Amino acid sequence: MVFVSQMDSAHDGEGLFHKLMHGLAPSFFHKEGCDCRVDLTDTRGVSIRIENLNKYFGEKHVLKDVNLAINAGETFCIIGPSGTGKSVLLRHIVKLDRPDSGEIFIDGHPVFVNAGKDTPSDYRYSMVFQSSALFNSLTVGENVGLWLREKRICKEHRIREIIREKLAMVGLENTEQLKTSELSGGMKKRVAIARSLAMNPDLILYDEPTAELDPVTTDELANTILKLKETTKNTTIIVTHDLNFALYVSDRIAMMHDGRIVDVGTPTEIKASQNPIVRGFIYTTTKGIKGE
Ligand SMILES: Nc1ncnc2c1ncn2[C@@H]1O[C@H](COP(=O)(O)OP(=O)(O)OP(=O)(O)O)[C@@H](O)[C@H]1O
Repeated sequence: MVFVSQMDSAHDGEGLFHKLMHGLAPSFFHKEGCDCRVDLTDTRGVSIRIENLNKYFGEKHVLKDVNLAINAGETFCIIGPSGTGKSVLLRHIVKLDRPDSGEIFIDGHPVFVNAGKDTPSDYRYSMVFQSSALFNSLTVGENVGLWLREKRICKEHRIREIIREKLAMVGLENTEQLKTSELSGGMKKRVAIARSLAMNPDLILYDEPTAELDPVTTDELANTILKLKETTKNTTIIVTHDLNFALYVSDRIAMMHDGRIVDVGTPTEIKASQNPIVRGFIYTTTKGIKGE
């Protein structure tokens, strides 16, 4: 299993970044004489099945018997008010947290209780945390190529190609030389996505991608994620409390409330949901659905 992480916010700092960036499984290296030591062309979406997941922090029961299935290649949003356990659930999917009971299966293989006996086959996953948290001392291109260079995944000419390719995928052509510190919040977010795409992850996770973005930049980001759906085969999970964003980019949405999944459906189904918690979320938290 390979975790290509975006550095978390400043309080997590370099320690977490390096911890997460060094998870490359030995079996992942292959083929002498290639431009890359890792086959970056074999991206696939992975399926995820969460069964009866429970998590306590002290006395606090944060995840309550969570059951959820996410299909390979799906763009799946988890929505809900603050403090309902969305981020904690995301952290379990990437094994940053361990459940008190329950299991998560990746492509049918358990990742916790029976891991080791029947571990998931190698797959790459990447998380874009709430803060874009780029290295301000580096250029845009250096940020995107950081992991590939640090792990010496590819030869330098291939790394440069990948940087150009990934920046183009997020609509940032010819920005390699820009100083990261001079970018707008929306551009930083897109550089963070390009960096997470550098390893062609099979699974990409976003934690509150629209936080701190204005409505116009949020729309741009939504279009970037939609465009990526056409060009990548990976599975995408997005945690957000921005309902309109979720309705726009998702194949399916799960509504989380008080540690439980209370509804799952396509955007059309969620809009029409009669679940009182979903209806309450639509009409109070977000002041209605955009354009309606
Ligand atoms: N490491 C931790 N230790 C103790 N409590 C925690 C920890 N992480 C999360 N919690 C608690 O778990 C609950 C769920 O937190 P979580 O961050 O998942 O909420 P969320 O739905 O993502 O909210 P938000 O939208 O505000 O990010 C909160 O009450 C939070 O305080």
